[in-house]
Amino acid sequence: MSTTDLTPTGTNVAGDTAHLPQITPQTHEPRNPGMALDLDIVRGQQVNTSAVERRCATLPGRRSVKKDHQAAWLLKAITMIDLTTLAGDDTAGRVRRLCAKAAHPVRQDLLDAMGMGSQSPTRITTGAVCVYHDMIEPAVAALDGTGIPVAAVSTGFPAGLSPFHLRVKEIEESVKAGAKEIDIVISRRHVLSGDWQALYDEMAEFRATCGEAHVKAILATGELGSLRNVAKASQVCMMAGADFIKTSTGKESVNATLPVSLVMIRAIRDYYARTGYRVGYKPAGGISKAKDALVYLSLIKEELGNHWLSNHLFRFGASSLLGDIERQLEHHVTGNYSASWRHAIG
Ligand SMILES: O=C[C@H](O)COP(=O)(O)O
Repeated sequence: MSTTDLTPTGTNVAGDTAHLPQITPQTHEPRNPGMALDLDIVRGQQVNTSAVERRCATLPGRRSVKKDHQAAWLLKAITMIDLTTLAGDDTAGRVRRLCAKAAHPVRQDLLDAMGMGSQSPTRITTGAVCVYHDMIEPAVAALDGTGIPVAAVSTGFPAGLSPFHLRVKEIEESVKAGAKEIDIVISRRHVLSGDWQALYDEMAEFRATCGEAHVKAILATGELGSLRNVAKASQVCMMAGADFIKTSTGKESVNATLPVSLVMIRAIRDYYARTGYRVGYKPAGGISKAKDALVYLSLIKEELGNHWLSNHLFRFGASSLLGDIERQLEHHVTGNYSASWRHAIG
């Protein structure tokens, strides 16, 4: 593969003749300013669960891209990863290793073989590195000069049950420490009790506290009870100014799924149709295989279009996906699969 293969000439992930993904980042989106809470829209959200499940069941089987096209899509997927470590035993050393991997996510010999080496105008890095507050400082230092932002999980992640003023304070501290993206967790109880005003107010204050830092609203969809609640919570968070809506913390018993993704993606589509603002999407938790990443990208392309195939509007929250993608790229280049330990992350 050469960089020219990344120009719009080939078969794409949806199997038609439209464009291959562009690695070069698109220009920044205008931020979603939010809008007043519109309860008619929120209460009017409907989800046909069996139709959603039918649509999602057919996706993995019928979407496939091969050879150079697959490698191009996988390189693109790397640029959309929030490379994550959220463990109680995180250390500065582990975070520095993760950051080194974020800056150089694919072995040089593999990039060279794909025509994406040092001569290429395109540099492949992950979209961000995602850590807990205490790991922001080593991450910011390790990523200095790379252009890769640090994302911090916040607001009492993962449960979001600490006192409200401390959740707000945590955002302030993380922004001060250098996080450019803040992944907040919503109060699930506001969704489960249908208190949309409380959810809106909380989200609006989190967004205001983030200032210039972009805010991703983690819905923890596995704890919201129904797809209809997922649709409603998505709308409320976007109305309150979320830059991204994100499925999960990775700590719930059910994390990112295709049905939840379809519901959230369609909420984003509705919001764009209504307001003209594009909100980003971040599935997170349990996405660890390259082939799953391709299915997610095909869903985005079909439901939202090429514009969303940019790391300004789409991220994977994942700790081990990059290792599998690198393994598949090695197979693409050499014809052999290596052991997964050869592509260790962090
Ligand atoms: O937001 C990211 C998730 O916590 C990562 O989850 P994972 O370890 O299942 O990839």
